[in-house]
Amino acid sequence: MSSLIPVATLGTPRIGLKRELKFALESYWSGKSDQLTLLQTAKDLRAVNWARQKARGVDIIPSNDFSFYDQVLDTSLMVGAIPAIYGEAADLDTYFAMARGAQKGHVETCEHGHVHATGQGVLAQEMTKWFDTNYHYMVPEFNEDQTFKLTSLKAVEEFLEAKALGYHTRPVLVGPVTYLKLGKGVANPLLLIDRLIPVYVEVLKKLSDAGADWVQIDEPVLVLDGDSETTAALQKAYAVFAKEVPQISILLASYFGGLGDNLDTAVNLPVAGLHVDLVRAPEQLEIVLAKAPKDLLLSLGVIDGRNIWRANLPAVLERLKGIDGRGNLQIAPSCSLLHVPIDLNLETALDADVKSWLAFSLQKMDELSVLSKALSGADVAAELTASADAASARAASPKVHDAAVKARLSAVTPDQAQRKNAFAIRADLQRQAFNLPAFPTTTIGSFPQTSEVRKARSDHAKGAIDDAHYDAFLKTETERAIRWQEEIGLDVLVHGEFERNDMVQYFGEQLSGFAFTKHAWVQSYGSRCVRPPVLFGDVSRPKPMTVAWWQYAQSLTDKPVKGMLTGPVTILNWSFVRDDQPRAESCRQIALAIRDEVSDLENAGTKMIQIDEAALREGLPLRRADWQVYLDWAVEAFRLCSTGVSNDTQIHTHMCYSEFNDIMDAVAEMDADVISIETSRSKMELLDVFKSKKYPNEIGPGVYDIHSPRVPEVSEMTELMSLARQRLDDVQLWINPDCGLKTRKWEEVKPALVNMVAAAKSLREAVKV
Ligand SMILES: Nc1nc2c(c(=O)[nH]1)N[C@@H](CNc1ccc(C(=O)N[C@@H](CCC(=O)N[C@@H](CCC(=O)N[C@@H](CCC(=O)O)C(=O)O)C(=O)O)C(=O)O)cc1)CN2
Ligand code: MET
Ligand SMILES: [Zn+2]
Repeated sequence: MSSLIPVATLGTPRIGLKRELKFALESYWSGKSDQLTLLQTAKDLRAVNWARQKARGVDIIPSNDFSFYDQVLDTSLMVGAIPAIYGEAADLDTYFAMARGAQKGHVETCEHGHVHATGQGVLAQEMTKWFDTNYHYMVPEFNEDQTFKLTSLKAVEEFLEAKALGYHTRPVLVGPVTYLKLGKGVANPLLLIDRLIPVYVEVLKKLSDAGADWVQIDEPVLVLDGDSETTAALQKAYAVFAKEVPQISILLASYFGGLGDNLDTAVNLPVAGLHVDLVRAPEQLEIVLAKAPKDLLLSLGVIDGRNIWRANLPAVLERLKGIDGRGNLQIAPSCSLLHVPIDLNLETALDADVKSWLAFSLQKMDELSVLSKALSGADVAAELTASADAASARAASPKVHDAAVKARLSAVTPDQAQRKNAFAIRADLQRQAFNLPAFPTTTIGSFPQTSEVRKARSDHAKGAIDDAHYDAFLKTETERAIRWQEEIGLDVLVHGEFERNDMVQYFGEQLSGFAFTKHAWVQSYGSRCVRPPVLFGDVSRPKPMTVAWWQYAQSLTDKPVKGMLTGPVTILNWSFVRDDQPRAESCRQIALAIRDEVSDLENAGTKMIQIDEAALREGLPLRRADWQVYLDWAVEAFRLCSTGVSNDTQIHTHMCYSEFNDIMDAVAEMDADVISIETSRSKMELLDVFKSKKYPNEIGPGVYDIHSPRVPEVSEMTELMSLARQRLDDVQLWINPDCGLKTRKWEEVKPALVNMVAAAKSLREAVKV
């Protein structure tokens, strides 16, 4: 056995054990606390984070993995890619304006008690999914005359901050090629590489001056299908770094998959180290070992940074046999630990068996320590046995396997995934039945989750208020939402989702086969976090989950109220899922459970049922060769849950952030009667593909960017609708926001939706349909 192999992490969760950063940010944004308080909270969190890693035996600790909002936005500030509308200053408020938009005017209440927004604001930058995760980054925006200059020294400052505390860290940067490839605004952002390289050189030099010897540069584009331009950009950038800053050793990090066709490029770049993901792509170890020059440090990503299962350490060691005698190695999680919760030990209420099968970020560091010791020949027999025992207990547990679920699944027939008639026939029946105006208005489902709503839920969970009180509270909220929607003249109503903590967690809590956590928060974007349910066993639905809420809401009004469900693909993609069976299998199990709910809603009288598939696109594999298999089972799962209804029951679906070009055929095959999508920040560009593919069903392109606190004006929404009308037929179009309104405040939502209804009315007026 070799000498001690160092343990590294590539990045860690930054939100804080108790989400301290979230609360500090939100308090700052709402003007309740000042910038110094926010900066201090952030500094304290970084210190705790470094100390925790040190205590867990991490030898190579990162810095600059912290971010106030997003590491890609940090990079935009670092290189001065700040679009002119945000002004010149690369300060924190500019940063937050880019992240969240800013209302330059103000919101007023008039003498009738109505809320009016005045003044133009600046829009936030576009936000989209980071590779195939539920983490969102801010899309860099470039222009043809784009220049770059060093405008933020955050990386250097955080290195020095760690140094002052006694940690010699390895700073992390988003790589220049990945950064450019994620950007937009010019036809080919990679052409900007020559202008960008000098800024990185400057940063590397400054890091070196500050005392850094290694820098981790993340280039996850290495796991995407390779192309010659990307290869050339990588070769150019890293050659310059090697020449200009030879004193810095670069660890080039690939993650979220195998290097595949980029392998030769990666192992031959003039860098000192290469990180490879051996969880998503264990098979690449052999070839990487064979092809990597002996003096290239290899960082082996052997512990899953994307899921929460405890590793089977003896099995991991078995897979690492090939490294014997190589030297120049490190072991690490497969990717940054940003995507897993922090500490399993906080989960005191979790089923003891399930808990014994899990590892969060800190436990994963422990696992790496044990592996490192085992690899150096130290005696960790007890730890290894415990790990293997947990793995076999999980595999054999009756909590995981349900024969009835497996039997039902194998009895599914193709007609169960097929509507009774084609869309054209259904659409006629539905138009007769609903008699909606042209350009019907609706919302996506949720209304503001106010602090009162959250407090009531938290009080209920603590036992401070009983079931009856909580129920009555939610009913009052729901009734108020229904009344208000009627008052402002929306056509199709929603109950508001006040009873839901999160659209996935809520269902996870009611389905068998899922466990849920109390503190296992993972950052989704900015200050927003989720607690993904843990899918550990075969899934079934013990009883109806949403019917009573729909019934109550519909009892209050004559307008149609949509039934509101989350679809199987989204539940799957936003949960921590089983690694002991294919994802497709888990997805079909969830689909059957949702199918039961759809059927119960229909039997209760629901005529419109929305099944959200917000995460369908993000589940698309990173390699094109794997797309079709995924899309086939994803579409089948959606159809399996949604097609058991009669012709005049209208199935809606909703997708936000979806980049539709790649998945358009699949979206059409889902055959939802109405789809609402996110389009406002991209100025309806998304609709081009709906037009070119002649998408036949109905569509609600979002006209209100719900991720920004700003209130859109009527004219902005009518302009967006006229862009939509250039691409689609009037009969196809609905009017709605981009997504649910749970993250907004009522004082933002109210004027925005009033404006939206006014926009619909003026459109009907103008078009006279
Ligand atoms: N899973 C998921 N992924 C998604 C989305 C989504 O809605 N769900 N939407 C897209 C955008 N991502 C989003 C992610 C999170 C949130 C969001 O609003 N998150 C909330 C938490 C939601 C939640 O689980 N709320 C719980 C817990 C609330 C809470 O913090 N309770 C306090 C106590 C509150 C009190 O006493 O006042 C506590 O537990 O400490 C509830 O309402 O019950 C937040 O970060 O603030 C929105 C969008 C893409 N991915
Ligand atoms: N029905 C859900 C809502 O309105 C859909 C959200 S998609 C992230 O919140
Ligand atoms: Zn959405």
